[in-house]
Amino acid sequence: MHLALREWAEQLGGIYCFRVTVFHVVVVVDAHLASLVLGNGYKLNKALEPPLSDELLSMKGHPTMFSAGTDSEYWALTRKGTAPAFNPRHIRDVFPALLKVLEQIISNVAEGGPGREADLNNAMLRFAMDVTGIFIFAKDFGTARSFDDSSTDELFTIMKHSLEELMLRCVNPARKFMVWNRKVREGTATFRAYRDAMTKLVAEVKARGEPAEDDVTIAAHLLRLRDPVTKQPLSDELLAGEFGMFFTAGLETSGNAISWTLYLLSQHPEVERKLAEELDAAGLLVTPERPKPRTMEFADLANLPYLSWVSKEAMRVRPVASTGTSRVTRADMVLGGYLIPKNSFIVIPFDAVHHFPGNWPHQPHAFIPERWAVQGSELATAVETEASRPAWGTATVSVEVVGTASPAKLSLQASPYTSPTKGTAAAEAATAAEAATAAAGAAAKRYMPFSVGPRQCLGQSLGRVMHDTAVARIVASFQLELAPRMGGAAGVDAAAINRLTLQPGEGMWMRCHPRAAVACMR
Ligand code: HEM
Repeated sequence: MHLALREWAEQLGGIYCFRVTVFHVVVVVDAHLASLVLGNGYKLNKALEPPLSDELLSMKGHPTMFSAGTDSEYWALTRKGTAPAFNPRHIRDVFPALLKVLEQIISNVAEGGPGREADLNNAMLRFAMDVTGIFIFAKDFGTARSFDDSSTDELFTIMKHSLEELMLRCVNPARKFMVWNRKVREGTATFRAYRDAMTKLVAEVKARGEPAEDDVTIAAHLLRLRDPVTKQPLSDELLAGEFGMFFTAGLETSGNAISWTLYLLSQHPEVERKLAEELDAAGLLVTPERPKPRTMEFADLANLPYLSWVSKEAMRVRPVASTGTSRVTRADMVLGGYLIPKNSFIVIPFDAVHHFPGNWPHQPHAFIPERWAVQGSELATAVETEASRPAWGTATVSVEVVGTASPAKLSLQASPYTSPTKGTAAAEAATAAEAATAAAGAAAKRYMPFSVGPRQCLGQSLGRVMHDTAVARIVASFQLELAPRMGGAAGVDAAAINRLTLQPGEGMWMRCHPRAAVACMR
């Protein structure tokens, strides 16, 4: 799907549309327009995510922070109430625990001896699960202790199957009604199992008593909130929904983002070598002469510029939220001179935004960490403003989208967006609103792996620290080589699937060569 959205943008320009049954979907890829749609000016509500995520997470039909309206009291309460948990001080405090989980993983990978093949996707999901568990609930799930330990894997498996089912329901919204289908019934049961697991976690956290004043976990922040209607603490149902939401939002995204970065490094040995050199200069690289380098510190992350370029570029080339996010228009809205009527769905596919030549005129498809050496690279700069305006192409393409592991197929036909403003009173008011919003808004972003605007990722500071630390420690310990069973880059691309996040379909098997035994770098 994300590739179709990308391809269409290349053919049709920075704004185009298609129809899914009765829904009129406008796709916005142009960085300026996308920033306007997502920005603080309009504060639009999400369009497609709420019913979908609520099916998995919601208890008694109540939304979670992820699905609640941007104009709702509940969203403001939960977002503001939990944001302090992501204070860099708190992330620094959890850093030693994060390193400990990583050391466990590195030792598991190394155990098999030089060149052992390991599924780094499985390993990184386990890392993300244990770290988010500690950060959200002060609970170490211990899934990193072994890569296949059924005693720790129950929730891990439930989460995986739930997201798989959720994606199938996204491709085919009627699927949930197909109760005669055993797989659908199993999917519904998995959702229930996930909610039950979250309910159990609420009971476990509550059994610890009132959170202490210095308890900065997300769970503690949630326990301290008061329901905007009843003024009582959030009910167990609301808490379980939020626990599940934070867990889902933090785990798959982080684990898969790290996996894609490690994959890209395995495909670009010259980038891996430069990163290793930076780590070496900082005394963090394992070498035959220095088998036990100094312990990485939180402060190191601010002093490894090449690592941060690699991270940004990897999340540009393979944003895990590849199909992006969506918004619904509350009123007629003018975007790039085109009228978008009230109640339209606007989709912002991050992968397409990151590859659109109008936004990234210089080799948009290439993996070039050095492009981040220029300050402000995430902005659609003035020079590129003109180039990034929609091209208003005329081609129409039809792409068949096949839900992975599913019989569901979705045929779509996209065309350029052709609703120019007509000079009606509503259109004129909307044009004025667009101009005012553009003038007041922050500079347009062309880089948005965590989205932008009021609904941007709340946990991105933690996500980035997990990502950068894992990449640094893995590269400091091993030289990476994609295992032959992956079938090279073509095999990896063919197997990649979207289960809400873009993920390697068949794991990410790598030959991990311990640097302690590698005499010279590639
Ligand atoms: C590499 C890691 C991550 C990526 C790429 C990522 C990406 C995203 C994206 C694209 C959104 C949707 C924004 C929108 O709809 O406009 C989002 C929302 C969110 N993320 Fe993340 N995320 C990551 C890690 C995390 C972590 C570690 C947490 C917390 C433990 C987290 C918590 C959230 C929450 C709570 C929201 C909903 C915010 C709201 O609706 O107001 N994320 N994330």
